[in-house]
Amino acid sequence: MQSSATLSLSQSAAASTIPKSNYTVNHSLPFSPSKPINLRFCGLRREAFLGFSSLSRSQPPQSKIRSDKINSPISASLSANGSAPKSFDYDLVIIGAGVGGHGAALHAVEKGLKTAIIEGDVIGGTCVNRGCVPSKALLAVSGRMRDLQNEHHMKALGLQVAAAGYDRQGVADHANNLATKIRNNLTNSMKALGVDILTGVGSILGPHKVQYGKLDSPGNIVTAKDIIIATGSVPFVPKGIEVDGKTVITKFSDVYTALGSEVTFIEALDQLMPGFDPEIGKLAQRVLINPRKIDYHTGVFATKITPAKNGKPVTIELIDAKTKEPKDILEVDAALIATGRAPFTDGLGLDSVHVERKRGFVPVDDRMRVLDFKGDPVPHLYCIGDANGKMMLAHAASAQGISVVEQLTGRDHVLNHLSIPAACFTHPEISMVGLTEPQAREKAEKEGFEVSVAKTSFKANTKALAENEGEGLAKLIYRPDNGEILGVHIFGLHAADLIHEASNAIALGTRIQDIKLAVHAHPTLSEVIDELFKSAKVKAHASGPIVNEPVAV
Ligand SMILES: Cc1cc2nc3c(=O)[nH]c(=O)nc-3n(C[C@H](O)[C@H](O)[C@H](O)COP(=O)(O)OP(=O)(O)OC[C@H]3O[C@@H](n4cnc5c(N)ncnc54)[C@H](O)[C@@H]3O)c2cc1C
Repeated sequence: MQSSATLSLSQSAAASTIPKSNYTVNHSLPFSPSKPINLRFCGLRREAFLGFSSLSRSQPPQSKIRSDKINSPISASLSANGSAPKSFDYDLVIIGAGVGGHGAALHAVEKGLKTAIIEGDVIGGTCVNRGCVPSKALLAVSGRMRDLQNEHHMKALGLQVAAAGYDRQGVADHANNLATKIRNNLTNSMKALGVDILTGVGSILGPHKVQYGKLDSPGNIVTAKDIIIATGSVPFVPKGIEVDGKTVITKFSDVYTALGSEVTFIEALDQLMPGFDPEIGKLAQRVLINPRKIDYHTGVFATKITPAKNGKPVTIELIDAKTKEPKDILEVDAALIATGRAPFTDGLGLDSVHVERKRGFVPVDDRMRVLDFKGDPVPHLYCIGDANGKMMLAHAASAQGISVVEQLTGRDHVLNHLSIPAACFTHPEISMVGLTEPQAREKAEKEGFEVSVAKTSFKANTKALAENEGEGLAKLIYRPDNGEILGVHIFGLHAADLIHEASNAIALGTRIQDIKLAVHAHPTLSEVIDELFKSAKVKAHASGPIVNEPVAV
């Protein structure tokens, strides 16, 4: 048996200590995959395996600095504040080439802006190199393992499996190869479309001016009409926790149970998955955690974690989150710190434009304009993605970048963050968009409108039943008077894909009475959403007749 402990999100109350902007990429495994760690825990023999690729920001960049592309001054054609155009090297300079910076850069060149992106590490940032992409590669593997090892599931489908095993190095290669492939795709797409990639650590020297290069000798200066900060985030590690990268790590957790580890969750709040709608969170806890014999401690803080050393296990000291009394000391093979992310904004030169960070985040308004210490927008300076803390998700970073470029090219665009979906890639998945039921009821009370809730189970869905995956619930929170969607929450097979019908509807302002007229293919999981909207009792009528034109096939 393998054991590990996961510290989850809400134990991140303390102020963060952000590492300095040092970069180096290590694509090797942080431990020997062929040697599981064997330790004793409460009289049981356990072993643990950890992590797949790691990036540490502990050394200065070694990369060669490219400055050959920046010596052709252009005349900035767009002037947001009506002032006379000046001559700049670029229309737009972006600091940070994660998903946010990349999305903004591609959109900018498509819109005709001369654009450069400064990156101190590798292209792709957290999402591509150590976040969304490798974690989903691992989840694809662990999901299949979970199915193959689930005798009831296999029997229900009439399948017999003699033995299921995995090759650790093969799994690690799958994750690393996928990250490399996506990183190359992003790099090639930027080069092909004419984004200048400037290598080095960037910081702001003053209005319209950015320097970049090696951390200790930045050297190169570029000017730009507009600047976007897209420097992302790093793992937040609470005080008292020593991360050794081997037995105490800061990576994804969900694969471990499927690949054989015993997992214990440690959570400061009273419920697991606190960000989700409480009803969905409880259901997910019942389905995901209890039958899989995952242990959890809620209402406790881990005050000290000591890595394994000299044959001794990792120790985790717990105190009661309310009384602060010592509660327990856990001994495990490995601890995974999942206490949230801290913005990566040190050394950005924000003082030069009179900006004060808030808990490390760059303050922005709803147009992603950076705010100075008085709360006024700093002209021509924007911040997107994890660094502004509005919504720390890859697609939110990219949507914010696109929104900024839309504004720079003449469209007054404000991104509706309530239309941005979020997903948790458990098995089955959890997804949500808009408000939770308690949030919706609070808003309704303040603004004086009525709230209704509709629900549909996956139990009657043909496609889900064919897959033997009938466990699941979809929940719609809405205004019965006018059919406005306030929130949609899904727990079930492919919930992360199913949420988009609702998020599009919220983004476009479509009302439930109109969605009810849409047709869904049979048999599909989308019929769960069809049924969900159809079961809502809306008093308003559809906005107009839908005319189905005959289509030649
Ligand atoms: C394990 C894990 C799984 C995740 N899974 C998902 C998921 O499934 N879906 C999802 O939506 N989100 C997921 N996320 C979150 C997602 O990765 C982030 O929200 C997203 O990467 C933020 O994008 P960004 O562009 O703001 O920053 P980042 O991706 O962090 O990119 C910032 C870039 O800026 C560079 N940089 C920083 N400072 C400087 C500087 N001064 N000069 C030059 N370059 C600099 C960095 O090197 C980096 O390349 C996950 C995160 C983790 C850790």
